[in-house]
Amino acid sequence: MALKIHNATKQFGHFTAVDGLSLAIEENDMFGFLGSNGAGKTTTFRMILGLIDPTSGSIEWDGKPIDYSTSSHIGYLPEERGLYPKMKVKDQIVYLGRLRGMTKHEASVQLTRWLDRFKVPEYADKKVEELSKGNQQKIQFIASVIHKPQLLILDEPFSGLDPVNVELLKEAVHEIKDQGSTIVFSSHRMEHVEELCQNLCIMQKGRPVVQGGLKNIKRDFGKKNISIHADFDLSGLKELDGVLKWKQTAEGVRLQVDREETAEKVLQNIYGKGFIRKFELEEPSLNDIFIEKAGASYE
Ligand SMILES: Nc1ncnc2c1ncn2[C@@H]1O[C@H](COP(=O)(O)OP(=O)(O)OP(=O)(O)O)[C@@H](O)[C@H]1O
Repeated sequence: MALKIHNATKQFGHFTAVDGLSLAIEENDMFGFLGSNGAGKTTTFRMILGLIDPTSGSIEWDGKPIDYSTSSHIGYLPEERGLYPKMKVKDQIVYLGRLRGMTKHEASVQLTRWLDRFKVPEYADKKVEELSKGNQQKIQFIASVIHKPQLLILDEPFSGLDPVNVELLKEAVHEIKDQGSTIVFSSHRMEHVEELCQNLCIMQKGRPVVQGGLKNIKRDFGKKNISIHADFDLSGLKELDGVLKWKQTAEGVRLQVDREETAEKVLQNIYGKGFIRKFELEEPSLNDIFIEKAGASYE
């Protein structure tokens, strides 16, 4: 069951938030939907969910337009978290599960499983407002997956979580994928996207500026990084043809070069000048690509 977006545009008055977006997300993919602030990610998610209509274009899930009758197959973790603060976790999740077609018993069993999984079984009887922001986020995540959705949309799922909880959530997302769901998520943390996604799209001002498989995107970018640790001055490399960026690091320098062959020139240039502890040619990071294509850094 694939998600297909055909030439979707969303205008708010005269402002175009999403501009002719076409995307095909295959069944069981873990797809990264990236872009700088205001690029149109949440607007796209809201269109996918049928919360707002595209001004033009269409969105299909499993070959059909998405409407509320199919929404029980969809899970959504919104960027603006929306749990009822005064309600107990148990009551809230069971209520949301029932809205999505589960029995009370099924929803309770799933809630217990998830709370155990997140190592917080005692939260069932707590009010949401009694939990920290990060722990509320775990509950919100449970709310979005309790009914085992076929399509799961996660808007910034890792924001506000400590590294231990980020790992717990990543494992949970993997498990949901392994059970067959299709997952689309946005994140400003490029390293999470690199770790989790095979396919992605980078949006800028409502338009996709990069899309495809992560490996191909890196290969097509062309530029490479070189990490050098050495005991002598490497500042002369700034002037070498083909060296695009030069950055001092704790143990040496990191260069961005225009292509692989330039790495050879760099090595020839420093060979014999002193002790080289490390010389490594690296793929560009997704952050490098993001900065160049979307014009901003999240590091
Ligand atoms: N209901 C609305 N009315 C008017 N403008 C809107 C509305 N919703 C979104 N926008 C505008 O559309 C643009 C895209 O917003 P959107 O929330 O989709 O961005 P985003 O990529 O999710 O950004 P962020 O990373 O900051 O969450 C923004 O300029 C935003 O101000």
